[in-house]
Amino acid sequence: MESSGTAPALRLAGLTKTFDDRPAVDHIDLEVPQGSFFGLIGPNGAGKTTSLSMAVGLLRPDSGRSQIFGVDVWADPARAKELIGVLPDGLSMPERLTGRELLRFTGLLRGMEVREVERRSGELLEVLELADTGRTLVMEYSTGMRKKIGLATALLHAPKLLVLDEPLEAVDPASAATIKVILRRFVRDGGSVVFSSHVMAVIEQVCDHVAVIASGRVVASGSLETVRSGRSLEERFMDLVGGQVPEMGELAWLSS
Ligand SMILES: Nc1ncnc2c1ncn2[C@@H]1O[C@H](COP(=O)(O)OP(=O)(O)OP(=O)(O)O)[C@@H](O)[C@H]1O
Repeated sequence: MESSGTAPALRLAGLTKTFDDRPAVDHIDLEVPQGSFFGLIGPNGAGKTTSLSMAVGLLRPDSGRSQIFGVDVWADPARAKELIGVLPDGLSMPERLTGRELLRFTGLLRGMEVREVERRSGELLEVLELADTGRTLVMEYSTGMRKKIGLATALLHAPKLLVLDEPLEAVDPASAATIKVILRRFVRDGGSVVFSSHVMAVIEQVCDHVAVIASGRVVASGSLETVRSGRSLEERFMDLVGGQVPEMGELAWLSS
C-alpha cells in the first residue's frame, strides 16, 4: 500500500454502479490531491451523489475501489472513517435529537472524550448560528439548518478529508459565506475538501481542482485552470455536457 504521506486524499479507480440495468456510475477514475479544494460538477442524474456515496463507504460499488490517503474504504472501513468527514445527500440523521444532542451522539460514537465533544460542539453551533435553536429537534430544522448541522457533525472529529454533497444548497448567503471561510481555513491548514455543487460561481470562487461528470463518466478533470481552458466554467460546462434550450413553439401554452 502507498504510504498515507504521499497518497492522494481520495482515489477512485474503476468505480462502477448499476441500478436496474442502467449504469449510474460507469468506471470512474478520479484523483483528489492532498491539500486540494476539489469541486465535482455535472448535470442532474450524472452520478455525483452515487460516486461520492461509494467513495466514502455509504454505498457498495459493483466494482472498483475507493482509497482515502491510501486506505481502502471497503477493506479497512474503520480506519477510512477516522480520516473523513461526510455530509451525505439526503441527510438522514437521528431526527428526535436537538442539534447539540446530535453532535454529542456523533462525538461519543466516534470515541471522543465528552468534554472535548462539548467544547467543539459549542463552537460549531455558535459559528454556524445554530446555538439559539435550544430545544428544536433536528426533525423541525429547515433544509439549510440540516445542511449546517450535517456539516458540523462532519467537522467534529477534525478529519483530514471532507466529502460534502451540495453543502451550500438551501443555505442562506450569510451562512454560506461562513461555511466557505471554514472550508478555506480547513484547506489552508492542510485539510482536503471534495464537494459537489451546481453553482459554477461557487466552484470558481473556492476550488483549485474540478471534475465534470456526465452520464456516469468523468469527462474532464484537473486543475480549475486546465478544465476551464481560458473560458468561464459555465461555458466549459455547457460545451462538455450540453444543455437543452426549448425550441421556438415548444411550451407555447405558457405564453398568454
Ligand atoms: N437508489 C437508486 N435506485 C435507482 N436508481 C438510482 C438510485 N440512486 C441513483 N439512481 C440513479 O442513478 C443516476 C445517478 O444519480 P445521482 O443521484 O448519483 O446523480 P447526481 O449527479 O447526484 O444528480 P443531482 O445533481 O440531480 O443530484 C440517476 O439516473 C438516478 O436516477
